Amino acid sequence: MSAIIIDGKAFAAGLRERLTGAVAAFGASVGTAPGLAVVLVGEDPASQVYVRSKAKQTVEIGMRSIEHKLPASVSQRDLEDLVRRLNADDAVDGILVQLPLPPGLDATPVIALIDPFKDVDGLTDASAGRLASGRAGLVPCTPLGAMMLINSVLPDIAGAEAVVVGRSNLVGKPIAQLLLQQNATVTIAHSRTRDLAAVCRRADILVAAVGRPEMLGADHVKDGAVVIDVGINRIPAPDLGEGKTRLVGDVAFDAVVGKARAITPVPGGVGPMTIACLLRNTLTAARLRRGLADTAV
Ligand SMILES: NC(=O)C1=CN([C@@H]2O[C@H](COP(=O)(O)OP(=O)(O)OC[C@H]3O[C@@H](n4cnc5c(N)ncnc54)[C@H](OP(=O)(O)O)[C@@H]3O)[C@@H](O)[C@H]2O)C=CC1
Ligand SMILES: Nc1nc(=O)c2c([nH]1)NC[C@@H]1CN(c3ccc(C(=O)N[C@@H](CCC(=O)O)C(=O)O)cc3)C=[N+]21
Ligand SMILES: [Mg+2]
Repeated sequence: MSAIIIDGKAFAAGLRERLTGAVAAFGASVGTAPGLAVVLVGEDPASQVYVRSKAKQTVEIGMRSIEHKLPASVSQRDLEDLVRRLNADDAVDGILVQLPLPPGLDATPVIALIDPFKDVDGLTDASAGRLASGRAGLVPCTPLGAMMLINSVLPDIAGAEAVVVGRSNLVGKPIAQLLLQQNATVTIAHSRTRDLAAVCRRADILVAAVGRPEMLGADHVKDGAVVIDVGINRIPAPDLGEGKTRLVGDVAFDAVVGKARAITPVPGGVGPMTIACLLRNTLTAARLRRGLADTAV
């Protein structure tokens, strides 16, 4: 059996294309384009790359990008003051504080300050609570993107066995909530799970969100499973030359591709969906704040 390789990059491009039309329609009726504010603290190179890519895609689909770059030496108080100003700024529809913050800064109180109506990362307690109680709200981007890819091969997952490896507030827990909302039977595995391979082998849908390069292999995958690899791990690649690196997921792709019914690659799987869903959430936030219904794209 040869697996479907789920093309997240193409799916994300299609989503951005549909968003472009919806953003233009929003601008025509409201008189201004949705605005996304991204706060980057410090000089972490990976974070700089993500933030640049977010800003570029924001502008490409016709939205406004507002970038705030602060030095790693910024005080907790000044960072929190910036979030307060962005909350109060009518030109800002979405606020994203790039994580992780540099050592010495505490992300929890910063996120807690974000106006839930502008919480395009879906990270506030209000957003998490709404998701857990099945009420409409802003859903974290990576989980939203992962679900879109699952539904692209499995439109109806009612009754399916889903196993999510990882229980972070950013990824694992909200993916589990979304799977449950669609009536899957959901197991959440983590570092204290006994016999992880046996648990994973039950899965019709296996989601890896661990942060350990290629940790899940053929032993963890049932024949015909749909495998969603959220992991983004940069590892040394001496075969490409001295000091070179490559991106790999949490799944050993080559070992699993022969067993799975469908699988997301890394790169080109869930990653591109994360940014596309951030843009979607920004449009949603701009609409919700004005009492308009969520967009259908
Ligand atoms: N594609 C994208 O857009 C995004 C990708 N990512 C990637 O997803 C991955 C996960 O990110 P995130 O959730 O933030 O990571 P965290 O480090 O916050 O969480 C990792 C989870 O994996 C669990 N875990 C760690 N080791 C094991 C193990 N040996 N066996 C079973 N479970 C284990 C941990 O368990 P415990 O709770 O018990 O410690 C924890 O719940 C990373 O590779 C990250 O880079 C993240 C965000 C966006
Ligand atoms: N507040 C906050 N929200 C986030 O959503 C958030 C964050 N902080 N901090 C970091 C993580 C990570 N993350 C990714 C986004 C896009 C790709 C992505 O586009 N990846 C490409 C490859 C990119 C490359 O080549 O480096 C791919 O998988 O194909 C990956 C990872 C968002 N995160
Ligand atoms: Mg990916």
